[in-house]
This record gives sequence, structure tokens and C-alpha cells, in this order.
Amino acid sequence: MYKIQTLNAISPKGLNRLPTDKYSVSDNQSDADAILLRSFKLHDYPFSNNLLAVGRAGSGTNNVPTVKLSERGVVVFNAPGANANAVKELVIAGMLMGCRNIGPAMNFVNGLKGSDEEMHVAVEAGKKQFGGFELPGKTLGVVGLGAIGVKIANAARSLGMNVIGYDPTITIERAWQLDSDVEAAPNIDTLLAQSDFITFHVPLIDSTRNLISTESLSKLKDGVVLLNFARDGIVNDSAVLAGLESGKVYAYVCDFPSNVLRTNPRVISLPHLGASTREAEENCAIMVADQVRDYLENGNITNSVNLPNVKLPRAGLARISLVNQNNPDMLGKISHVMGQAGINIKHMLNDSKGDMAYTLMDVDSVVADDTLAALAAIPGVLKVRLL
Ligand SMILES: NC(=O)c1ccc[n+]([C@@H]2O[C@H](COP(=O)([O-])OP(=O)(O)OC[C@H]3O[C@@H](n4cnc5c(N)ncnc54)[C@H](O)[C@@H]3O)[C@@H](O)[C@H]2O)c1
Ligand SMILES: O=C(O)[C@H](O)COP(=O)(O)O
Repeated sequence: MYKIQTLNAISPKGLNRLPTDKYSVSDNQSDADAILLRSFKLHDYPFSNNLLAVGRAGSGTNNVPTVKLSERGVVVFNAPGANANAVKELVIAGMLMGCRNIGPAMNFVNGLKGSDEEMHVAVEAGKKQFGGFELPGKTLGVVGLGAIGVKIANAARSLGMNVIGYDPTITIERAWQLDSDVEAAPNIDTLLAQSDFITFHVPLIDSTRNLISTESLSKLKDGVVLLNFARDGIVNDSAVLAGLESGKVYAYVCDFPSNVLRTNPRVISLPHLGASTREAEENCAIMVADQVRDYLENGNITNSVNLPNVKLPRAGLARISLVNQNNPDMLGKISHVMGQAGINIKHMLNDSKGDMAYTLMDVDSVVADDTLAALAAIPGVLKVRLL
């Protein structure tokens, strides 16, 4: 029986992929084999020695201590693209809310008093304060052309916007998905200087902190609408405040409220709602549950952020799975142990990702405990399982 610890509410559609005869799923599990979570901050979590996998039912993994887990040979999965449409829809809504002054206009109406007749008079007299502008012909800058950024760029094109994108590490798959009229910015400064709207869809890492800062503010067009549905810290709140006060920034729409900006009338703050649709929650939960299950039962890895994709159809009597450091001669040492035990390797797949590597072997013999112990004793081997 595999023990699964949930640390956030995970859609039952996903949890149902883990059959009850093989899986015990609970929010109060000791010695879990796997953890499923959303935005729970895992950095100080006491991991059990049994832990094999962490499944983030979502995209961003900055709440997961991936380096620490890699050192323990734990595979970290996420659900790339599974909530991208939900974020795309909210960003399009955010652009419209920003340029049509929907937040201040709603506050104005909520503050009206008197009879309906008096209200109608006040509405007609007051509405001119909230006149806005339209999307077609304006330029949207998309920073980060991954699962979400590409969808937003394409949607904005279909709304008649010009789109400029910046992503120095765009994948071939995403580039194929991108509308051919999306222009590639050679650097972020070009994008900042040309855009009427700028939206961020990058992970929070050192190089993406403060992409909008007091220094970069001067590079923006006057009256720009900024959107941050990526992470707190990518846009600097004090810089936005200065931009709003000077008129450089027309509106700021974000998913990460702060006290500096929350009550500013030109700011729309949402409670981290980007992925909170029924569809996205189900997609993420199903994707991550399937991936974790395939890893626990078959050793196959799909969509891991710290290990390579390795998938091998089952063949043979037994399967050995090894997580190891990406050091020279690891395969030689592994093959040597198998040879010493007189075990012929029927199929073998090995691949690496950064400092980590992964090996799957199918064999036609019974594998004794001392062979597994000899594999585990190879310096650099972090996890060995017989499946
Ligand atoms: N608000 C929400 O609820 C919500 C939902 C999903 C994702 N997110 C956030 O959005 C981020 C992006 O999500 P995604 O699913 O599109 O991820 P993704 O991995 O598919 O795309 C991220 C893209 O950013 C690019 N990138 C990395 N560094 C960059 C840089 N310095 N400049 C420009 N581009 C850079 C990468 O090459 C990649 O193409 C996530 O990491 C997460 O933090 C938020
Ligand atoms: O990175 C993500 O997928 C989002 O920020 C969604 O987070 P959530 O699952 O906590 O809503």
C-alpha cells in the first residue's frame, strides 16, 4: 500500500486515479511515499525517509525545496500547462478591467446613495471619470512564452492586439504553438519600451526578481497597464506605486496582494485566483496523480522538474529504478554490480537533467536484497527500488 500525504485540497478527480486497494490517501499520513500539494510552502517540512515523490498540482514549484529533495533522490513533478487556460482567461479579464477602469467604476457605484432616480443622475454625471481605451491596435508585451504566455499572446492577437514576446529559453514546442505574427523582442528592454500592456509569465527565480523595478520604470511607455499573474516579487510593489503616482503606470492588475498597493484605486488585486477554476484544478490533479502513480508503480518519469523524462514499457521479471547523481562512470558501476550478481540486463534506459540522473533496468532474474544493497552503496546513488 502506497501512502500519499495531501498538503492542500486536491481535486477528487485526481485522487480517484489512485485506487484504494493500492493507495492510502490522507492529509494526515506518517511516512508518506509521496506528497501531493498546491501552494503549501514545503521548505521547512519534515520529510520522511520513505519519501519517493512530490507532485505539485500546478505549475510553479518555488514553494518546493527541489534542491534539498534532489539530494534525497526524491522526484518532484508538476503539471505543466494544466492550468494555463485558466490563467489566460483571468489575464484577458485583467487587461479589460485595467483599461476600462472596472475596479474604480464598481467602487463608485457601490458608494452611491439615494433613490434609483438620484442614482441614475449621479451615474450619468460620474461616468466620464471612468472612460477607458480599447485593446485592438495596442501592443501587449508578454514576458515568458511558456504554457501560459503562449496562450495569452495568441488570444491577444485574436483580439486585434499587436504582441511582442520575450523568452530567451523558449522551447521548440512553445515556439511552434505561437501565432506567427507575435514579434520576438531581442531583449526585455525593447519589450518594456514598446508595450502598452505588459504581462509576466515566468517562474520566480533569481533572474526574474524585480523585472519591474524603480530602475526599469523609466523604460516603460507612459500610461502602461502592468499585469502580474506569475509570482510575488517579479514586479516590485514600491516601483509600481511610484509609477502609479507619476502617471507612468495607468493600472496594475495582480494575483498577489500587498499592503503597499492593495487599497490603491488604480490597483486590482486578486487572491491568487489564476488557477482556481474547476477545470484547472481537475486537470492539475489528474495530471500529477497519474505521473506520481506511474513513478511509484513503474518507475516511469514524466514532467519532473528535477529529473529527466524516462519511460520504458515493462518487460522482464523485475525492474530496478535508480536515482543518482550525474557523475562519470555511474552506468559502469551499476552494470558491474549487476554483472557480479550474474544478472543480465534486458532493457536499460538512462538519462540526466543537470546534476541528476536516472536509470531504469528490466531484468529476467530474481534480484536479491544484497544486489540492491550493493547498488545503493555505489557513491552517488541516492535511491534504489525494485519494482
Ligand atoms: N496566478 C496563478 O495562479 C498561476 C498559475 C499558474 C502559473 N503561475 C506562475 O506562472 C509561471 C509560469 O507558468 P507557465 O505554466 O507558463 O510555466 P512554463 O514553465 O511553461 O513557462 C515559463 C517560461 O518562462 C521562461 N523564462 C524563464 N526565465 C525567463 C526570463 N528571465 N525572461 C523571460 N522568460 C523567461 C521559460 O523559458 C518558459 O518558457 C509559473 O512558474 C508560476 O509561478 C501562476
Ligand atoms: O503555479 C501555479 O500553478 C499557481 O500559482 C497555482 O497555485 P494554486 O494551485 O495554489 O492555485
